[in-house]
Amino acid sequence: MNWEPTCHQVQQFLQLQALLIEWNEKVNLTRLLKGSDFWISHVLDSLWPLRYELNHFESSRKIIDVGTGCGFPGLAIAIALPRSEITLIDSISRKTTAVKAISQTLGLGERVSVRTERAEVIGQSISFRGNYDLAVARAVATSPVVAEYLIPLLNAQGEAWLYKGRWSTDEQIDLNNALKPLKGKIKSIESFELPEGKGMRNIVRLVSNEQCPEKFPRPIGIPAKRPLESQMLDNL
Ligand SMILES: C[S@@+](CC[C@H](N)C(=O)[O-])C[C@H]1O[C@@H](n2cnc3c(N)ncnc32)[C@H](O)[C@@H]1O
Repeated sequence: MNWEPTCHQVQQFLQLQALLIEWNEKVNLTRLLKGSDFWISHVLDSLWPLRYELNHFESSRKIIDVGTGCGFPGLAIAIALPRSEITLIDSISRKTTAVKAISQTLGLGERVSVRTERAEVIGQSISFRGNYDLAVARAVATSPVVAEYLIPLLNAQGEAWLYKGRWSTDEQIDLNNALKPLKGKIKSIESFELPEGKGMRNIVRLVSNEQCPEKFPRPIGIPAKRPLESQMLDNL
């Protein structure tokens, strides 16, 4: 990535790996913790979309990782961008308990806050809605569902990043249909091939055209049960 982390950042990544291995024995978090599984499939996969900005002066940014699971991409971003303020949310408390303890042991407690909550609830809370420069999600749900979780969290200049493995024309059509009622649009789609045959990755960057209507995100479970792209088809 043409990025040289500081010694402190390297230490933090090494400590993150050790802590995840330790916590994984107590609560099942992720299989990918040894060697290149950790460094490529988690750390590099989390950070490659930031590769153009990692070497430049970083302005402080408010970032939220929705469905953080064992802490990716959020914890990797928190280490790589030391001026950022990051919120990590997940609905499963055993995961958030582990991620909170890990972030505190890493010395990130002042910049990283962890919440056990559903994305649908966070998106309707005045403490979170419209508050973020960057909202990210990796492997949480289909693109139309994730767009409904992330777009309401963005401020006027904010971007939502959907970390995707495969990307298809059909998924893009579904996402574009879902973005119409959310008042969002695709800003760019970028691909990257992970080394050691770990596969292609895509980042889909979204922005808002205008304020997201208050009815989104819809109540718990509805975005996944009745995704916006199928609503559009129902209305045809
Ligand atoms: C497959 S894991 C991915 C975790 C992590 N982002 C990663 O890439 O390693 C998906 C996570 O999203 C969380 N999740 C799914 N739907 C959610 C929702 N509506 N609100 C909050 N968390 C959610 C799940 O609890 C789970 O931990």
